[in-house]
Amino acid sequence: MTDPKIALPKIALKGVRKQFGPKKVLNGIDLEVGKGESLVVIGGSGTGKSVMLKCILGLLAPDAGSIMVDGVETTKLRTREREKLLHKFGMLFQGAALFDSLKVWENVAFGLIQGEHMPRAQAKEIAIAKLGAVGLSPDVAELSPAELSGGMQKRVGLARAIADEPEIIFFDEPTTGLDPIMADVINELIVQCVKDLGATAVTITHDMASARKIADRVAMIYEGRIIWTGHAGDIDHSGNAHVDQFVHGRAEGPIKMQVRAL
Ligand SMILES: Nc1ncnc2c1ncn2[C@@H]1O[C@H](COP(=O)(O)OP(=O)(O)OP(=O)(O)O)[C@@H](O)[C@H]1O
Repeated sequence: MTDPKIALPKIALKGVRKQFGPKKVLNGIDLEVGKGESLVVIGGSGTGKSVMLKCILGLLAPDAGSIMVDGVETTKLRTREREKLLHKFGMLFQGAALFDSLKVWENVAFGLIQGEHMPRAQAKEIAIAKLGAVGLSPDVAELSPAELSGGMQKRVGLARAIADEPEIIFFDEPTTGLDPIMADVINELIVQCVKDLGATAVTITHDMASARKIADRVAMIYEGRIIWTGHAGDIDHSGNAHVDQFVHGRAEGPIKMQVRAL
C-alpha cells in the first residue's frame, strides 16, 4: 500500500477568501504546492498575491477557507503553534528589508539569534557561510546594509532567508529594482539555494524572465482566484487568453487595467 503522506502537498489552499471592507481581494483561492516544488505566482498589481502569502504565514487571517501546511490546518492555530509553524518558513522580502542599524552578518543571523537563541559566535559563523553561498565574501559581513548596492542587498536578503535552513521559502518580487543581469544572477542563486536545501519555494513576481527561470510550475491569479496553473514550459501555449496577455505584456486583451487613480 502506498503511504498517503507521500502525495501530501506541502501547502494546500482551498476556498480561501479575504476582503478588506467592501473590497474582495481573495475570492476562493484553490492552490497546492508540492514538496520540493518551485511555484511562481504571477498576476497584475493589486490582484492579491501578497495578501495570499500573508494569509499562509498567518500575518492576515482569511475570512473563509482552509490553509494546510504538511497536512495541518493553520488558519486556527494558537500563537505558540503558529510560532512553531513559522520556523518552517524563510522569506525574501521585496526590497530585501534589511535593518540598517545592524551589520550585514547580524541581519543574516537575526533569526538564529532572536528566534533560536543561538550564541552570537556560532550564528556569525553560519551567517558568513550563508553569505558565501550567495557569493559574498566575509569582509562584507562587517559592513552596514546601507553601504551595499541593491543587488548585494538582495543577496544578503537571500542569505538571511536560507540561514535557518527553512523547509519553505517565499520570495516576494525578488528581482524588482535590479538590472536584467543582476536579476538573472539572483534568479540563479535562488534556484541553487532552493535546490541545495531541498526546500519548497513560492515566488510572486511580475518578471516573466524570473518566472521562466525559477518555476517548476506557474499559477496565475486574477480577480482573486487562481485561473490557470501549468508547467513553466507551458506558459507560452497555455490556451488561456488572460495568461497569454500577461505573459506577453499586451495592453489589449481580457485583462482591463485600472488606469485612473482610485
Ligand atoms: N491590510 C490591508 N488593508 C486593506 N487593504 C489591503 C491590505 N492589504 C492589502 N490590501 C489591498 O488588497 C489588494 C491586493 O494587495 P496585494 O498587496 O496582495 O497585491 P499584489 O498582487 O501583491 O500587488 P503588487 O504586485 O502590486 O505587489 C490591494 O488593493 C491592496 O490595497
